[in-house]
Amino acid sequence: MPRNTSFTSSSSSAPLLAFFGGTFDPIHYGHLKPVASLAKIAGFDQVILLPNNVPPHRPQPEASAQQRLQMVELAVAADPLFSVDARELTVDTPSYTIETLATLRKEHGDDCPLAFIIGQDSLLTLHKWHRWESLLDFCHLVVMARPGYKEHLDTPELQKWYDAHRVTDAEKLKQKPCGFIYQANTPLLNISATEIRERRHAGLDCSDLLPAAVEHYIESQGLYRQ
Ligand SMILES: Nc1ncnc2c1ncn2[C@@H]1O[C@H](COP(=O)(O)OP(=O)(O)OP(=O)(O)O)[C@@H](O)[C@H]1O
Ligand SMILES: O=C(O)c1ccc[n+]([C@@H]2O[C@H](COP(=O)([O-])O)[C@@H](O)[C@H]2O)c1
Repeated sequence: MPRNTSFTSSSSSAPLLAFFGGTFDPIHYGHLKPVASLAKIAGFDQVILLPNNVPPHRPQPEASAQQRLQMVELAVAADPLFSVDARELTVDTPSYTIETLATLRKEHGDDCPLAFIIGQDSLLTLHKWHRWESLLDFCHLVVMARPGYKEHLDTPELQKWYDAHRVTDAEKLKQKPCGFIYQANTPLLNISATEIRERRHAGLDCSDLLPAAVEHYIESQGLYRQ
């Protein structure tokens, strides 16, 4: 477990790696655009996309793990900010974030600041995640705004935990390896993978909602048809 202590001023420019987990069935602009803006706000050096294999709290995705991986890779191929980590796809048990974070922490060492990105909808149900109260032992949590999801946390336990760890200055994320929650004012994009799948099922166009390379792949694989 990382030491969770402050860096000295000489190390205040420690690189900040951010991991963004998702089912990505499919990946869309509602993922990509807020995260690109977040990277500027929070000073992320790299954003690593982590497609899951077996999402813990939802039905199995429509696209296969390999198809979702391909779509994620196509979506970010031309943008050096992003890379893709397929480790969760090699495991057949539920993709619990705490377990992935534990392996990432081991690889990056105790002192390296690591962030895990989630949308506001994920924050609202975070208390249902496996060992949720230990997540901040491994990373910072960075929360993106998402239209249609309230800010208020209904669960007192989650609210208390959130209040105890929240920081409003993104600079703090580089000053400790883990332990903070930062809520970012990212652009609001009312896009969901559910909407894309539904539009495809109905034979409707989705070109405004996701990158062209991903749309072409969906078409070529015959994904999200009736
Ligand atoms: N439009 C959006 N704005 C901000 N965050 C988002 C948006 N869409 C997804 N996210 C966040 O991205 C992460 C991965 O989301 P996911 O792959 O489940 O996409 P989704 O669009 O929510 O999918 P689905 O509609 O199938 O539930 C989650 O933490 C989620 O909160
Ligand atoms: O660890 C958990 O219990 C857990 C519960 C729900 C979701 N997650 C992770 O949160 C990320 C977003 O999940 P989803 O279902 O919105 O795509 C993804 O990386 C999931 O593996 C993790």
